[in-house]
Amino acid sequence: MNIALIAHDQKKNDLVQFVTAYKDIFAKHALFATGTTGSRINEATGLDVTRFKSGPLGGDQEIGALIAKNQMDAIFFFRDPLTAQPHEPDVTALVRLCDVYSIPLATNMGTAELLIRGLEMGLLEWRNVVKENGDVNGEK
Ligand SMILES: O=C(CO)COP(=O)(O)O
Repeated sequence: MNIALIAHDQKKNDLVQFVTAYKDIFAKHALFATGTTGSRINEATGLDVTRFKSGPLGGDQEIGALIAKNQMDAIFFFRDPLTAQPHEPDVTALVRLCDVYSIPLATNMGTAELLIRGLEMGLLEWRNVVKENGDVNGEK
């Protein structure tokens, strides 16, 4: 599965801790991340992470584009609900695209626990069906 990892600055430690705790599961998947988040995860875990631009410079939109192309299977996006972000429209757009394409999105640690355990249990296998048959756009 293709998994995106994103965290706002105040949540980066939480996401690094989370990925470290579930490193063995994440290691079985292709990981993508916004710039700084990807560096932090790679440094802490040694996992290979394909990095896009930093969020404020367009990284959220790059990941959103992959969602629109049916190339993302799950998103872990630890948002900071207490700090205004200069690129709030991009954040909203990414969350919106997850809803448009029914892509599982965990925006906090509690949901992330469920999503990673569900992934390990095979509960996201339906994504392979969507990728074989095409999504609402016919994208495979
Ligand atoms: O801003 C972000 C998500 O909206 C994250 O970007 P960075 O991983 O580059 O800090």
